[in-house]
Amino acid sequence: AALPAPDTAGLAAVLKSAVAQGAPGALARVDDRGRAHLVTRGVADRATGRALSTDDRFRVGSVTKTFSAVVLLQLVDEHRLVLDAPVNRYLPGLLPDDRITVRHVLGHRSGLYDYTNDMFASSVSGFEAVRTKVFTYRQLVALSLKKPRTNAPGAAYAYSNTNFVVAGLLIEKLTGQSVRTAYRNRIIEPLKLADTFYVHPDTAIPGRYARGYLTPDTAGAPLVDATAQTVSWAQSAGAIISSARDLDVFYSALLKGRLMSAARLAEMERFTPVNSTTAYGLGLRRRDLSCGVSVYGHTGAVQGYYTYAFGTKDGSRSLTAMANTSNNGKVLDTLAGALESAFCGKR
Ligand SMILES: CC1(C)S[C@@H]2[C@H](NC(=O)CCCC[C@H](NC(=O)C[NH3+])C(=O)[O-])C(=O)N2[C@H]1C(=O)[O-]
Repeated sequence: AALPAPDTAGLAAVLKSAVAQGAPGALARVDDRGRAHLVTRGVADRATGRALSTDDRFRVGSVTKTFSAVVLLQLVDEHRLVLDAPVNRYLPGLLPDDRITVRHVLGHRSGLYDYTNDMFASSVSGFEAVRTKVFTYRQLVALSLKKPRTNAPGAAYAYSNTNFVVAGLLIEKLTGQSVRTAYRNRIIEPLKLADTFYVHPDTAIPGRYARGYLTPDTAGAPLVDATAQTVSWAQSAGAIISSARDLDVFYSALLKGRLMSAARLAEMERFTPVNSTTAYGLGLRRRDLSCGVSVYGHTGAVQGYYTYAFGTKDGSRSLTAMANTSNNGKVLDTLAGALESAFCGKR
């Protein structure tokens, strides 16, 4: 059944609320069978007052996880990786349990502890301690292995950045290239994503971008400009830079089956329930909306930026929404309303 038209007035209301709740700016871009609907609110830069534009680049956080999953699923198509093989077959001795498979890692069912729980327990000081740091993947895995696993391999869903750091190690081992090269050769160049970059460990965002502002834990404390950071604490789990247009193109192409075989896309879309309205596949979230439409994509939370990037199953409509703040649960929840406006239309 055809979707109702995107509710651009509803999108504007969502962005207005997000700004009222503390985001300096917010944007939404709906790509509906090639027709773009653009809505913005507030500023890209608090110092200059420059208005936020849907052309501005930004850090996408865990939307990066879908890019990493795409590369690994392409390697499965190329018979260079087996999803149900132990990670240790490809990276001997990396993990303390040979039962942890590649599929467990991509579906957040490995039980590997998420080291960011400790790293960012105190939001601003935790961020300041790592914002210029450069970690190796193995240093991050070692941080995780200091803590007990959260579950037996495959026994439960437990979101963990560690899983997609392991994904980065797998990409580099199996392709013999950096993740930067793998993203560029396999996704960015084929889809002509002109605003999408992996610049780790560089701290600058290329070209024109929105500045990102971290909300402190202490109510009323001033926002912290978090724009410049290595994002080395995340890398293949969260360090991609992109734009609303490029993420709309990426998820539409993925969901239209342009990035991997139909069999592999079906594997990516085998979902484990997370709660009553969301489920997780392989580097891909499914969100079930109030109007009965399910959308597929990923969310992102990196210091200074919240992102929602989702599309319909057939890829005919995609939405990217972004607010340039983080550590603000009200804004994160409000921004989810953009999905309802984009895919369910006027209420
Ligand atoms: C599950 C999420 C929301 S969190 C996960 C990942 N981001 C992180 O793990 C970073 C967490 C610290 C970010 C920081 N928060 C704190 O410091 C809190 N003390 C802030 O808000 O700037 C990402 O991105 N994912 C989102 C996802 O996948 O949707």
